[in-house]
Formats: sequence, C-alpha cells, structure tokens
Amino acid sequence: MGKGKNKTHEPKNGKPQRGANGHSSRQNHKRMEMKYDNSEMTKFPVKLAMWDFDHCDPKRCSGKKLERLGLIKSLRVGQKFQGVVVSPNGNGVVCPDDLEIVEQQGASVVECSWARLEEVPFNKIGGKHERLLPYLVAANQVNYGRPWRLNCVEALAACFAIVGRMDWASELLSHFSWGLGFLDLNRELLEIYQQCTDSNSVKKAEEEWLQKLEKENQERKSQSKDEDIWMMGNVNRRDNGAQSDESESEEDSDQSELESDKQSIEYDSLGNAIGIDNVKSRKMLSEGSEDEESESGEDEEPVSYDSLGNII
Ligand SMILES: C[S@@+](CC[C@H](N)C(=O)[O-])C[C@H]1O[C@@H](n2cnc3c(N)ncnc32)[C@H](O)[C@@H]1O
Repeated sequence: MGKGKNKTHEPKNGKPQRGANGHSSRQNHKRMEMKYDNSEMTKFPVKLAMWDFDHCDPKRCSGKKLERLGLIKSLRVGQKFQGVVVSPNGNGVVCPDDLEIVEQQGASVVECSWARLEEVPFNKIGGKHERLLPYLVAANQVNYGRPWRLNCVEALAACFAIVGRMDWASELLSHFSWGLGFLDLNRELLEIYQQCTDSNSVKKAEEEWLQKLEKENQERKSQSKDEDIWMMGNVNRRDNGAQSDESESEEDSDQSELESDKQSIEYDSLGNAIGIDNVKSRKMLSEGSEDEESESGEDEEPVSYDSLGNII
C-alpha cells in the first residue's frame, strides 16, 4: 500500500498503533472528528468524506483532487460515516428517499482501485447507510462509457443527482474539465431515478432501462444484418459460403447448379443423360476449390458469421 492515511501500520513492540504524526489512532480519531467542524468544510454545503487507500495515481485520482481543493476529508480505517456511503459494498441503491440523510449528514466514497477491492477492509469502514449506485455510465477519461464504474467525484455527484440535488452534483463536477459531461451523458436516466422513491423503485427503473437497452441492441443488430444483406446480395451464394452451414445454403447451391445446368445436359452416344453426373462432378470440384479458397482466404480476408450464417 502507498503512503495514504489508510496504509497498514504494523504495531511495534505491542504498543498501540501511531500515525505519521506520532499520535495514537484514538487521538487521531478525535482529531479527525474535530476537523469536521473545521471551517475548511464550509467549502461545500454538506460533508464529503472518503477512505483513501492510495491505490491510484494521485494526478488522475478524482478523490485526491477533491481533497486538494479542500472539498472532501479523508477518513481512517475504523471510522464510520453517518451519511450515505456510496460503496461497492452497499446493499440497496441510492434513492430519492435518501435526501434527508444526504442533506443532514453528507455523502462519502471509498477511494481505491477497482482492481484491488479485495484489499479494502469493508467491515472496518462504511456506516449505516451504505449504498450501491444504479446503472449509470462513467464520463471520466479513465473509464469513459463504462457502466457502473464511476470514479469518486462521479459517484458523489450521482448520489446528489438521484436524491434531487442537481445543484450540488453540478457544483462538484464543475471542478473537472469533463465533469458536467457526466450529467449530460446520464441526463435521461437520472431524471427517471429522480422520479422514484425508495431503493426498490430505483432498482425497478434500472431493470426497465436495461431491458430497453437490450431491446435496442437487438434491433440494431438485426437492422445492421438487414443492411448487410442489401449491401452484399445473398451472402449464402458467395464462393466462400462453404463455411455458412445449414441445409438452406446447401439447398440453394444445389438448386442453382441444377438450374444453371438444365440447358447444358448432355447425352452419351446411347442417349443416356450424362449431364447429372457432370453436375455432381462439378459440384465436387467446386467443393474442393471452396475448401482451398477458404483456407487461403483466411489469411487474406477473415470472415465472420452471425448465428444465422450471414457474413457480418
Ligand atoms: C473504486 S473508486 C475509483 C476511484 C478513482 N480512482 C477516482 O479517480 O476517483 C470509486 C468509488 O466510487 C464509488 N462508486 C463508483 N461507482 C459505484 C457504484 N456503481 N456503486 C457504488 N459505489 C460506486 C465507490 O465508493 C468506489 O469505491
């Protein structure tokens, strides 16, 4: 762990743990509590706090930036927080019913790496109101476009926005060049969550949104499949169609070969039709050449197929 407040300190000679300032953790705890009443904290209308595990690059870390701006306070492991704790360890999701808690006690986050969550002693941090965030999409430069994985300032802003304090959400995000983009990106969804009441109703709204996304995704896929077909003609008749399985394509190719051979049926000297054999032998040849083509074709131009065997 790095040099943050919450790096692990080994007890020496069985004596109580002491922080970097030489005070015992109990004394530090008192100091931290007192610091909350410090005038520094008036920079933001409510308490903002974080447990900082120093996992992240300080230059890119939104929590550290809020701390440098004097907007958020670091908490020590062992300290609990009275307000809403926006945490990967939460049970319910943040909901409009949390407004009172947020307005009276503030909000906090866990500043750590998503990749190192298992190192966070969640049982020694948190509070009575630990919450997850419902589906929202990150707008920060590290995880842009990624759902659920918000950074600390986005998580705090999301909490404020959901409980209806868009003013606080904007104020906090305005310190980041990309910040207000988070509210733009999630505007419609945030408005939906704001209409909810308790945690269950937010979960329900989230579920409906995800179903809508899934439906749109399916529609987009089938639309692009249709467009492909119009652009490329019947893809099952392409030379490398050997890979497009299914009886449909085999039937098609049989049919087309028969049709094209109708006029070219030849007869031997005894009057036997020999065109059918020719069709068969040509088909076998063409199958052989398809194999060769598909082998060499792999190197030249990789082709992928969807579940219906269409080239995508
Ligand atoms: C894992 S840290 C990553 C912080 C990042 N390094 C930064 O620069 O801010 C993000 C924190 O925001 C809160 N958070 C973000 N997305 C969340 C979600 N979907 N549910 C609950 N908490 C979330 C949690 O406190 C989480 O620990």
